[in-house]
Amino acid sequence: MATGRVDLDGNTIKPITICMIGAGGFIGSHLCEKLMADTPHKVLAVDVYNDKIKHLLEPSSLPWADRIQFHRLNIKNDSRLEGLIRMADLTINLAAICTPADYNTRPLDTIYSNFIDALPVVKYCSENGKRLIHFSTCEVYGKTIGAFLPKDSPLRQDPNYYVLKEDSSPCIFGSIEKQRWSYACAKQLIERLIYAEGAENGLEFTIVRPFNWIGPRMDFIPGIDGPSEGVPRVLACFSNNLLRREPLKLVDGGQSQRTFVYIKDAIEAVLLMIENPARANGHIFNVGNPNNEVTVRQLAEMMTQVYSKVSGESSIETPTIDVSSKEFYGEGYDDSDKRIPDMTIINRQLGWNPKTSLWDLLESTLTYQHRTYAEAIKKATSKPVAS
Ligand SMILES: NC(=O)c1ccc[n+]([C@@H]2O[C@H](COP(=O)([O-])OP(=O)(O)OC[C@H]3O[C@@H](n4cnc5c(N)ncnc54)[C@H](O)[C@@H]3O)[C@@H](O)[C@H]2O)c1
Ligand SMILES: O=c1ccn([C@@H]2O[C@H](COP(=O)(O)OP(=O)(O)O[C@H]3OC[C@@H](O)[C@H](O)[C@H]3O)[C@@H](O)[C@H]2O)c(=O)[nH]1
Repeated sequence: MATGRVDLDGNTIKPITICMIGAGGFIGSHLCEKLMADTPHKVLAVDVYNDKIKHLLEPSSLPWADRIQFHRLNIKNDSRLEGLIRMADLTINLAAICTPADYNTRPLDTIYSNFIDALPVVKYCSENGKRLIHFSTCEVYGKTIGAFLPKDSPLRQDPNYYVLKEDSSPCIFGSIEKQRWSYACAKQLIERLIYAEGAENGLEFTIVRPFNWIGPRMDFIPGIDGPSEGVPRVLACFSNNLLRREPLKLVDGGQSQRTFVYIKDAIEAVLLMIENPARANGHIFNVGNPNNEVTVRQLAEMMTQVYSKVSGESSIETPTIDVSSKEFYGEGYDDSDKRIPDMTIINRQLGWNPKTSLWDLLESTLTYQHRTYAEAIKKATSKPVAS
Protein backbone atom coordinates (compact mmCIF):
# COMPACT_ATOMS: atom_id res chain seq x y z
CA MET A 1 0.00 0.00 0.00
CA ALA A 2 1.34 3.41 -0.98
CA THR A 3 2.18 5.95 1.75
CA GLY A 4 2.33 9.73 1.45
CA ARG A 5 -0.50 9.80 -1.07
CA VAL A 6 -1.87 13.24 -2.01
CA ASP A 7 -5.23 14.41 -3.36
CA LEU A 8 -5.80 16.40 -6.57
CA ASP A 9 -4.92 19.62 -4.73
CA GLY A 10 -1.65 18.30 -3.32
CA ASN A 11 -2.92 17.73 0.26
CA THR A 12 -1.91 14.55 2.11
CA ILE A 13 -4.78 12.04 2.19
CA LYS A 14 -5.69 10.99 5.74
CA PRO A 15 -6.96 7.44 6.37
CA ILE A 16 -10.74 7.30 6.87
CA THR A 17 -13.35 4.68 7.79
CA ILE A 18 -15.96 3.90 5.15
CA CYS A 19 -19.31 2.23 5.80
CA MET A 20 -19.96 0.50 2.47
CA ILE A 21 -23.53 -0.81 2.11
CA GLY A 22 -23.88 -3.40 -0.68
CA ALA A 23 -20.14 -4.13 -0.42
CA GLY A 24 -20.72 -7.77 -1.35
CA GLY A 25 -22.03 -6.98 -4.84
CA PHE A 26 -20.29 -6.48 -8.18
CA ILE A 27 -19.22 -2.83 -7.76
CA GLY A 28 -18.69 -3.20 -4.00
CA SER A 29 -16.30 -6.13 -4.43
CA HIS A 30 -14.11 -4.16 -6.86
CA LEU A 31 -14.20 -1.06 -4.66
CA CYS A 32 -13.20 -3.09 -1.57
CA GLU A 33 -10.34 -4.68 -3.55
CA LYS A 34 -9.07 -1.28 -4.66
CA LEU A 35 -9.33 0.26 -1.17
CA MET A 36 -7.46 -2.67 0.40
CA ALA A 37 -4.70 -2.85 -2.22
CA ASP A 38 -3.98 0.83 -2.84
CA THR A 39 -5.15 2.92 0.13
CA PRO A 40 -4.90 2.99 3.94
CA HIS A 41 -8.68 3.35 4.47
CA LYS A 42 -10.82 1.05 6.63
CA VAL A 43 -14.03 -0.55 5.35
CA LEU A 44 -17.09 -1.66 7.33
CA ALA A 45 -18.53 -3.90 4.61
CA VAL A 46 -22.31 -4.32 4.94
CA ASP A 47 -24.30 -6.84 2.86
CA VAL A 48 -26.49 -9.91 3.12
CA TYR A 49 -23.91 -11.89 1.08
CA ASN A 50 -20.11 -11.96 1.07
CA ASP A 51 -19.19 -14.56 -1.58
CA LYS A 52 -17.71 -11.91 -3.91
CA ILE A 53 -15.43 -10.47 -1.18
CA LYS A 54 -14.48 -13.74 0.56
CA HIS A 55 -10.98 -13.50 -0.95
CA LEU A 56 -10.53 -10.18 0.88
CA LEU A 57 -11.83 -11.49 4.23
CA GLU A 58 -10.00 -14.82 4.50
CA PRO A 59 -7.48 -15.92 5.66
CA SER A 60 -7.05 -13.56 8.58
CA SER A 61 -3.33 -13.26 7.73
CA LEU A 62 -4.08 -11.05 4.70
CA PRO A 63 -2.09 -7.78 4.88
CA TRP A 64 -5.28 -5.67 5.17
CA ALA A 65 -7.10 -7.99 7.62
CA ASP A 66 -7.42 -5.27 10.27
CA ARG A 67 -8.84 -2.78 7.73
CA ILE A 68 -11.92 -4.69 6.52
CA GLN A 69 -14.80 -6.05 8.62
CA PHE A 70 -17.85 -7.77 7.23
CA HIS A 71 -21.25 -7.08 8.81
CA ARG A 72 -23.97 -9.41 7.55
CA LEU A 73 -27.14 -7.38 7.79
CA ASN A 74 -30.22 -6.49 5.82
CA ILE A 75 -30.64 -2.70 5.88
CA LYS A 76 -34.43 -3.11 5.63
CA ASN A 77 -34.73 -4.13 9.26
CA ASP A 78 -31.54 -3.93 11.28
CA SER A 79 -30.99 -1.47 14.09
CA ARG A 80 -27.18 -1.86 13.83
CA LEU A 81 -27.16 0.29 10.67
CA GLU A 82 -27.12 3.67 12.40
CA GLY A 83 -24.24 2.62 14.69
CA LEU A 84 -22.14 1.59 11.68
CA ILE A 85 -22.84 4.89 9.89
CA ARG A 86 -21.87 6.79 13.06
CA MET A 87 -18.59 4.85 13.33
CA ALA A 88 -17.61 5.85 9.78
CA ASP A 89 -16.46 9.14 8.23
CA LEU A 90 -18.16 8.34 4.92
CA THR A 91 -21.05 6.08 3.88
CA ILE A 92 -21.26 4.63 0.36
CA ASN A 93 -24.66 3.15 -0.49
CA LEU A 94 -24.63 0.55 -3.28
CA ALA A 95 -27.49 -1.64 -2.02
CA ALA A 96 -30.28 -2.06 -4.55
CA ILE A 97 -32.30 -4.39 -6.72
CA CYS A 98 -30.78 -3.41 -10.07
CA THR A 99 -31.52 -6.11 -12.68
CA PRO A 100 -34.09 -5.08 -15.34
CA ALA A 101 -35.83 -8.50 -15.22
CA ASP A 102 -37.01 -7.50 -11.71
CA TYR A 103 -38.31 -4.00 -12.51
CA ASN A 104 -41.52 -5.10 -14.25
CA THR A 105 -41.99 -8.45 -12.45
CA ARG A 106 -41.19 -7.31 -8.86
CA PRO A 107 -42.00 -3.59 -9.01
CA LEU A 108 -42.85 -3.34 -5.29
CA ASP A 109 -39.56 -4.90 -4.19
CA THR A 110 -37.78 -2.67 -6.73
CA ILE A 111 -39.36 0.54 -5.42
CA TYR A 112 -38.86 -0.43 -1.76
CA SER A 113 -35.24 -1.39 -2.34
CA ASN A 114 -34.28 1.69 -4.34
CA PHE A 115 -36.27 4.30 -2.41
CA ILE A 116 -37.74 3.24 0.95
CA ASP A 117 -34.72 1.18 2.10
CA ALA A 118 -32.33 4.00 1.16
CA LEU A 119 -34.25 6.57 3.25
CA PRO A 120 -32.78 5.67 6.69
CA VAL A 121 -29.28 5.74 5.19
CA VAL A 122 -29.81 9.33 4.02
CA LYS A 123 -31.45 10.28 7.32
CA TYR A 124 -28.66 8.82 9.50
CA CYS A 125 -25.99 10.55 7.40
CA SER A 126 -27.82 13.88 7.56
CA GLU A 127 -28.57 13.69 11.31
CA ASN A 128 -25.05 12.61 12.24
CA GLY A 129 -23.24 15.04 9.93
CA LYS A 130 -21.70 12.22 7.85
CA ARG A 131 -20.76 12.38 4.19
CA LEU A 132 -22.73 10.18 1.74
CA ILE A 133 -21.82 8.82 -1.71
CA HIS A 134 -25.04 7.40 -3.13
CA PHE A 135 -25.22 5.13 -6.19
CA SER A 136 -28.00 6.14 -8.55
CA THR A 137 -28.11 5.15 -12.24
CA CYS A 138 -27.93 6.43 -15.82
CA GLU A 139 -31.51 5.11 -16.08
CA VAL A 140 -32.74 8.30 -14.37
CA TYR A 141 -32.40 9.93 -17.80
CA GLY A 142 -34.80 7.34 -19.25
CA LYS A 143 -35.22 7.79 -22.99
CA THR A 144 -33.44 10.43 -25.11
CA ILE A 145 -35.31 13.43 -26.54
CA GLY A 146 -34.22 12.19 -29.97
CA ALA A 147 -36.21 8.95 -29.48
CA PHE A 148 -39.41 10.99 -29.98
CA LEU A 149 -38.33 12.53 -33.30
CA PRO A 150 -39.36 10.99 -36.63
CA LYS A 151 -36.99 8.15 -37.62
CA ASP A 152 -35.63 10.14 -40.57
CA SER A 153 -35.20 13.46 -38.74
CA PRO A 154 -31.67 14.88 -39.19
CA LEU A 155 -31.92 16.20 -35.60
CA ARG A 156 -31.41 12.61 -34.40
CA GLN A 157 -27.75 13.05 -35.38
CA ASP A 158 -27.44 16.23 -33.27
CA PRO A 159 -25.78 15.49 -29.87
CA ASN A 160 -28.16 18.02 -28.23
CA TYR A 161 -30.88 15.41 -28.76
CA TYR A 162 -29.11 12.44 -27.21
CA VAL A 163 -26.05 13.28 -25.03
CA LEU A 164 -27.07 12.98 -21.36
CA LYS A 165 -26.05 15.89 -19.11
CA GLU A 166 -26.36 15.86 -15.33
CA ASP A 167 -27.47 19.50 -15.02
CA SER A 168 -29.72 19.96 -18.05
CA SER A 169 -31.12 16.71 -19.52
CA PRO A 170 -34.72 15.86 -18.59
CA CYS A 171 -35.77 12.51 -17.10
CA ILE A 172 -38.10 10.85 -19.63
CA PHE A 173 -39.90 7.70 -18.51
CA GLY A 174 -42.73 5.67 -20.05
CA SER A 175 -46.30 5.40 -18.80
CA ILE A 176 -47.11 3.82 -15.41
CA GLU A 177 -48.11 0.44 -16.89
CA LYS A 178 -44.56 0.23 -18.30
CA GLN A 179 -43.30 -0.97 -14.93
CA ARG A 180 -39.73 -1.04 -16.24
CA TRP A 181 -39.50 2.55 -15.04
CA SER A 182 -40.25 1.69 -11.38
CA TYR A 183 -36.49 1.46 -10.79
CA ALA A 184 -35.54 4.70 -12.57
CA CYS A 185 -38.36 6.59 -10.86
CA ALA A 186 -37.38 5.33 -7.37
CA LYS A 187 -33.76 6.25 -8.06
CA GLN A 188 -34.81 9.69 -9.27
CA LEU A 189 -36.84 10.36 -6.13
CA ILE A 190 -34.00 9.33 -3.79
CA GLU A 191 -31.66 11.62 -5.78
CA ARG A 192 -34.10 14.50 -5.27
CA LEU A 193 -34.38 13.72 -1.56
CA ILE A 194 -30.57 13.65 -1.13
CA TYR A 195 -30.26 16.88 -3.08
CA ALA A 196 -32.90 18.49 -0.86
CA GLU A 197 -31.12 17.26 2.32
CA GLY A 198 -28.02 18.99 0.95
CA ALA A 199 -29.90 22.20 0.18
CA GLU A 200 -32.00 22.41 3.37
CA ASN A 201 -29.92 20.57 6.01
CA GLY A 202 -26.36 20.79 4.70
CA LEU A 203 -25.86 17.05 3.95
CA GLU A 204 -22.50 16.52 2.22
CA PHE A 205 -23.35 14.22 -0.66
CA THR A 206 -22.13 12.93 -4.01
CA ILE A 207 -24.44 11.09 -6.42
CA VAL A 208 -22.97 8.61 -8.92
CA ARG A 209 -24.79 7.70 -12.14
CA PRO A 210 -23.07 4.58 -13.51
CA PHE A 211 -23.42 3.95 -17.27
CA ASN A 212 -23.24 0.14 -17.75
CA TRP A 213 -20.13 -0.76 -15.75
CA ILE A 214 -19.08 -4.29 -16.64
CA GLY A 215 -16.37 -6.80 -15.73
CA PRO A 216 -15.62 -9.94 -13.71
CA ARG A 217 -18.00 -10.93 -10.88
CA MET A 218 -20.98 -9.11 -12.44
CA ASP A 219 -24.26 -10.82 -11.47
CA PHE A 220 -24.36 -14.64 -11.79
CA ILE A 221 -24.43 -17.47 -14.28
CA PRO A 222 -27.91 -19.06 -14.13
CA GLY A 223 -27.82 -22.62 -12.79
CA ILE A 224 -24.19 -22.29 -11.63
CA ASP A 225 -23.97 -19.53 -9.01
CA GLY A 226 -27.53 -18.24 -9.28
CA PRO A 227 -31.05 -19.56 -9.93
CA SER A 228 -31.41 -21.43 -13.25
CA GLU A 229 -34.53 -19.42 -14.13
CA GLY A 230 -32.88 -16.08 -13.10
CA VAL A 231 -32.25 -13.35 -15.70
CA PRO A 232 -29.11 -11.30 -14.96
CA ARG A 233 -27.90 -8.20 -16.87
CA VAL A 234 -26.76 -8.51 -20.46
CA LEU A 235 -23.08 -9.33 -19.82
CA ALA A 236 -23.98 -12.38 -17.73
CA CYS A 237 -26.86 -13.40 -20.07
CA PHE A 238 -24.56 -13.41 -23.10
CA SER A 239 -21.68 -15.05 -21.15
CA ASN A 240 -24.06 -17.82 -20.09
CA ASN A 241 -25.18 -18.37 -23.71
CA LEU A 242 -21.56 -18.49 -24.94
CA LEU A 243 -20.47 -20.88 -22.18
CA ARG A 244 -23.40 -23.21 -22.99
CA ARG A 245 -22.94 -22.87 -26.78
CA GLU A 246 -26.46 -21.48 -27.18
CA PRO A 247 -27.50 -18.57 -29.42
CA LEU A 248 -27.41 -15.14 -27.77
CA LYS A 249 -30.94 -13.72 -27.42
CA LEU A 250 -31.45 -10.26 -28.92
CA VAL A 251 -34.38 -8.54 -27.25
CA ASP A 252 -36.54 -6.70 -29.83
CA GLY A 253 -33.80 -7.07 -32.44
CA GLY A 254 -30.92 -5.77 -30.27
CA GLN A 255 -31.31 -2.25 -31.64
CA SER A 256 -30.90 -0.40 -28.32
CA GLN A 257 -27.56 1.29 -27.80
CA ARG A 258 -25.35 1.30 -24.72
CA THR A 259 -21.92 2.60 -23.76
CA PHE A 260 -19.95 0.11 -21.63
CA VAL A 261 -17.15 1.06 -19.25
CA TYR A 262 -14.64 -1.30 -17.66
CA ILE A 263 -15.25 -1.70 -13.93
CA LYS A 264 -11.58 -1.04 -13.13
CA ASP A 265 -11.69 2.35 -14.94
CA ALA A 266 -14.92 3.29 -13.16
CA ILE A 267 -13.51 2.36 -9.73
CA GLU A 268 -10.72 4.92 -10.31
CA ALA A 269 -13.45 7.58 -10.61
CA VAL A 270 -15.07 6.47 -7.32
CA LEU A 271 -11.70 6.59 -5.55
CA LEU A 272 -11.21 10.17 -6.75
CA MET A 273 -14.63 11.06 -5.29
CA ILE A 274 -13.76 9.39 -1.96
CA GLU A 275 -10.42 11.16 -1.65
CA ASN A 276 -11.39 14.60 -3.00
CA PRO A 277 -14.50 15.55 -1.00
CA ALA A 278 -14.13 19.27 -1.65
CA ARG A 279 -14.31 18.59 -5.40
CA ALA A 280 -16.99 15.89 -5.23
CA ASN A 281 -19.47 17.15 -2.62
CA GLY A 282 -22.71 18.58 -3.95
CA HIS A 283 -22.18 17.03 -7.39
CA ILE A 284 -23.93 14.41 -9.50
CA PHE A 285 -21.48 12.54 -11.74
CA ASN A 286 -22.04 10.55 -14.93
CA VAL A 287 -19.47 7.74 -14.93
CA GLY A 288 -19.23 5.97 -18.28
CA ASN A 289 -17.21 5.62 -21.47
CA PRO A 290 -18.74 7.60 -24.36
CA ASN A 291 -16.24 6.01 -26.78
CA ASN A 292 -17.51 2.45 -26.19
CA GLU A 293 -20.95 2.75 -27.81
CA VAL A 294 -22.52 -0.27 -29.54
CA THR A 295 -25.96 -1.62 -30.29
CA VAL A 296 -26.84 -4.74 -28.29
CA ARG A 297 -26.54 -6.69 -31.57
CA GLN A 298 -22.99 -5.38 -32.07
CA LEU A 299 -22.19 -6.29 -28.47
CA ALA A 300 -23.39 -9.85 -29.12
CA GLU A 301 -21.25 -10.09 -32.25
CA MET A 302 -18.17 -8.75 -30.50
CA MET A 303 -18.63 -11.03 -27.47
CA THR A 304 -18.97 -14.02 -29.80
CA GLN A 305 -15.68 -13.15 -31.54
CA VAL A 306 -13.83 -12.43 -28.29
CA TYR A 307 -15.12 -15.62 -26.66
CA SER A 308 -13.90 -17.73 -29.60
CA LYS A 309 -10.48 -16.15 -29.19
CA VAL A 310 -10.17 -16.67 -25.42
CA SER A 311 -11.78 -20.16 -25.28
CA GLY A 312 -10.23 -21.54 -28.48
CA GLU A 313 -13.73 -22.81 -29.48
CA SER A 314 -15.32 -21.97 -32.82
CA SER A 315 -18.64 -20.11 -32.63
CA ILE A 316 -21.92 -21.96 -33.26
CA GLU A 317 -23.70 -21.85 -36.62
CA THR A 318 -26.50 -19.50 -35.50
CA PRO A 319 -24.82 -17.18 -32.98
CA THR A 320 -27.87 -14.96 -32.28
CA ILE A 321 -31.66 -15.24 -32.29
CA ASP A 322 -34.32 -12.54 -31.97
CA VAL A 323 -36.78 -12.63 -29.10
CA SER A 324 -39.57 -10.23 -28.19
CA SER A 325 -39.26 -8.24 -24.95
CA LYS A 326 -42.63 -9.62 -23.82
CA GLU A 327 -41.34 -13.17 -24.17
CA PHE A 328 -37.97 -12.38 -22.53
CA TYR A 329 -38.95 -10.00 -19.72
CA GLY A 330 -42.75 -10.23 -19.60
CA GLU A 331 -45.45 -7.55 -19.57
CA GLY A 332 -44.45 -3.97 -18.74
CA TYR A 333 -40.91 -3.99 -20.14
CA ASP A 334 -39.64 -0.90 -21.95
CA ASP A 335 -36.13 0.22 -22.86
CA SER A 336 -33.68 3.12 -22.86
CA ASP A 337 -32.84 3.75 -26.51
CA LYS A 338 -29.36 5.26 -26.23
CA ARG A 339 -27.01 6.28 -23.42
CA ILE A 340 -24.08 8.59 -24.05
CA PRO A 341 -22.71 10.26 -20.91
CA ASP A 342 -21.63 13.88 -21.06
CA MET A 343 -18.22 13.99 -19.35
CA THR A 344 -17.88 17.73 -18.70
CA ILE A 345 -18.54 17.69 -14.95
CA ILE A 346 -16.38 14.69 -14.05
CA ASN A 347 -13.55 16.01 -16.25
CA ARG A 348 -13.73 19.44 -14.66
CA GLN A 349 -14.06 18.34 -11.02
CA LEU A 350 -11.93 15.20 -10.95
CA GLY A 351 -9.96 15.11 -14.22
CA TRP A 352 -11.17 11.51 -14.79
CA ASN A 353 -11.35 9.76 -18.15
CA PRO A 354 -11.93 6.06 -18.93
CA LYS A 355 -9.08 4.21 -20.67
CA THR A 356 -10.14 0.72 -21.73
CA SER A 357 -11.64 -0.07 -25.14
CA LEU A 358 -14.67 -2.34 -25.42
CA TRP A 359 -12.65 -5.08 -27.12
CA ASP A 360 -9.99 -5.05 -24.38
CA LEU A 361 -12.48 -5.04 -21.52
CA LEU A 362 -14.41 -7.92 -23.09
CA GLU A 363 -11.19 -9.86 -23.59
CA SER A 364 -10.23 -9.67 -19.90
CA THR A 365 -13.81 -10.22 -18.71
CA LEU A 366 -14.54 -13.22 -20.95
CA THR A 367 -11.16 -14.76 -20.04
CA TYR A 368 -12.36 -14.56 -16.42
CA GLN A 369 -15.80 -16.01 -17.31
CA HIS A 370 -14.22 -18.91 -19.21
CA ARG A 371 -11.71 -19.73 -16.42
CA THR A 372 -14.35 -19.43 -13.70
CA TYR A 373 -17.30 -21.21 -15.28
CA ALA A 374 -16.40 -23.42 -18.28
CA GLU A 375 -15.66 -26.55 -16.20
CA ALA A 376 -18.73 -26.09 -13.97
CA ILE A 377 -20.97 -25.73 -17.04
CA LYS A 378 -19.46 -28.86 -18.62
CA LYS A 379 -20.15 -30.83 -15.43
CA ALA A 380 -23.67 -29.44 -15.08
CA THR A 381 -24.61 -30.20 -18.68
CA SER A 382 -23.11 -33.71 -18.71
CA LYS A 383 -25.11 -34.84 -15.63
CA PRO A 384 -27.60 -37.59 -16.57
CA VAL A 385 -31.18 -36.32 -16.40
CA ALA A 386 -33.18 -38.14 -13.67
CA SER A 387 -35.93 -40.25 -15.16
N1 LIG B 1 -23.34 -2.13 -12.51
C1 LIG B 1 -23.82 -1.09 -13.18
O1 LIG B 1 -23.50 -0.88 -14.35
C2 LIG B 1 -24.77 -0.13 -12.53
C3 LIG B 1 -25.41 0.78 -13.39
C4 LIG B 1 -26.26 1.74 -12.82
C5 LIG B 1 -26.46 1.77 -11.46
N2 LIG B 1 -25.84 0.88 -10.66
C6 LIG B 1 -26.10 0.99 -9.21
O2 LIG B 1 -24.92 0.69 -8.47
C7 LIG B 1 -25.25 -0.03 -7.28
C8 LIG B 1 -24.44 -1.33 -7.21
O3 LIG B 1 -24.70 -2.10 -8.37
P1 LIG B 1 -24.02 -3.53 -8.64
O4 LIG B 1 -23.93 -3.66 -10.11
O5 LIG B 1 -22.83 -3.71 -7.80
O6 LIG B 1 -25.22 -4.49 -8.13
P2 LIG B 1 -25.17 -5.81 -7.23
O7 LIG B 1 -26.53 -6.38 -7.25
O8 LIG B 1 -24.04 -6.67 -7.64
O9 LIG B 1 -24.86 -5.23 -5.77
C9 LIG B 1 -25.82 -4.75 -4.88
C10 LIG B 1 -25.52 -5.37 -3.51
O10 LIG B 1 -26.43 -4.81 -2.55
C11 LIG B 1 -26.82 -5.82 -1.66
N3 LIG B 1 -28.10 -5.48 -1.06
C12 LIG B 1 -29.28 -5.27 -1.70
N4 LIG B 1 -30.26 -5.01 -0.82
C13 LIG B 1 -29.69 -5.07 0.41
C14 LIG B 1 -30.20 -4.91 1.72
N5 LIG B 1 -31.51 -4.66 1.94
N6 LIG B 1 -29.35 -5.02 2.77
C15 LIG B 1 -28.04 -5.30 2.56
N7 LIG B 1 -27.50 -5.47 1.33
C16 LIG B 1 -28.32 -5.36 0.28
C17 LIG B 1 -26.92 -7.07 -2.53
O11 LIG B 1 -26.84 -8.27 -1.74
C18 LIG B 1 -25.74 -6.89 -3.47
O12 LIG B 1 -24.59 -7.55 -2.98
C19 LIG B 1 -26.77 -0.19 -7.30
O13 LIG B 1 -27.34 0.83 -6.53
C20 LIG B 1 -27.15 -0.01 -8.76
O14 LIG B 1 -28.46 0.50 -8.89
C21 LIG B 1 -25.01 -0.09 -11.17
O1 LIG C 1 -30.02 -11.63 -23.01
C1 LIG C 1 -30.20 -10.39 -23.14
C2 LIG C 1 -30.16 -9.47 -22.06
C3 LIG C 1 -30.36 -8.12 -22.31
N1 LIG C 1 -30.60 -7.66 -23.57
C4 LIG C 1 -30.74 -6.21 -23.86
O2 LIG C 1 -29.48 -5.61 -23.56
C5 LIG C 1 -29.66 -4.26 -23.11
C6 LIG C 1 -28.90 -4.05 -21.82
O3 LIG C 1 -29.50 -4.80 -20.80
P1 LIG C 1 -28.97 -4.86 -19.28
O4 LIG C 1 -29.58 -6.07 -18.66
O5 LIG C 1 -27.51 -4.79 -19.19
O6 LIG C 1 -29.62 -3.59 -18.58
P2 LIG C 1 -29.86 -2.08 -19.02
O7 LIG C 1 -28.66 -1.48 -19.65
O8 LIG C 1 -31.12 -1.99 -19.80
O9 LIG C 1 -30.14 -1.46 -17.59
C7 LIG C 1 -29.12 -1.41 -16.61
O10 LIG C 1 -28.66 -0.11 -16.68
C8 LIG C 1 -28.11 0.56 -15.62
C9 LIG C 1 -28.36 -0.01 -14.24
O11 LIG C 1 -29.09 0.89 -13.45
C10 LIG C 1 -28.88 -1.35 -14.13
O12 LIG C 1 -27.79 -2.20 -13.90
C11 LIG C 1 -29.73 -1.78 -15.27
O13 LIG C 1 -30.96 -1.15 -15.10
C12 LIG C 1 -31.17 -4.04 -23.06
O14 LIG C 1 -31.57 -3.42 -24.25
C13 LIG C 1 -31.75 -5.45 -23.01
O15 LIG C 1 -33.04 -5.53 -23.57
C14 LIG C 1 -30.65 -8.58 -24.64
O16 LIG C 1 -30.87 -8.19 -25.81
N2 LIG C 1 -30.45 -9.90 -24.39
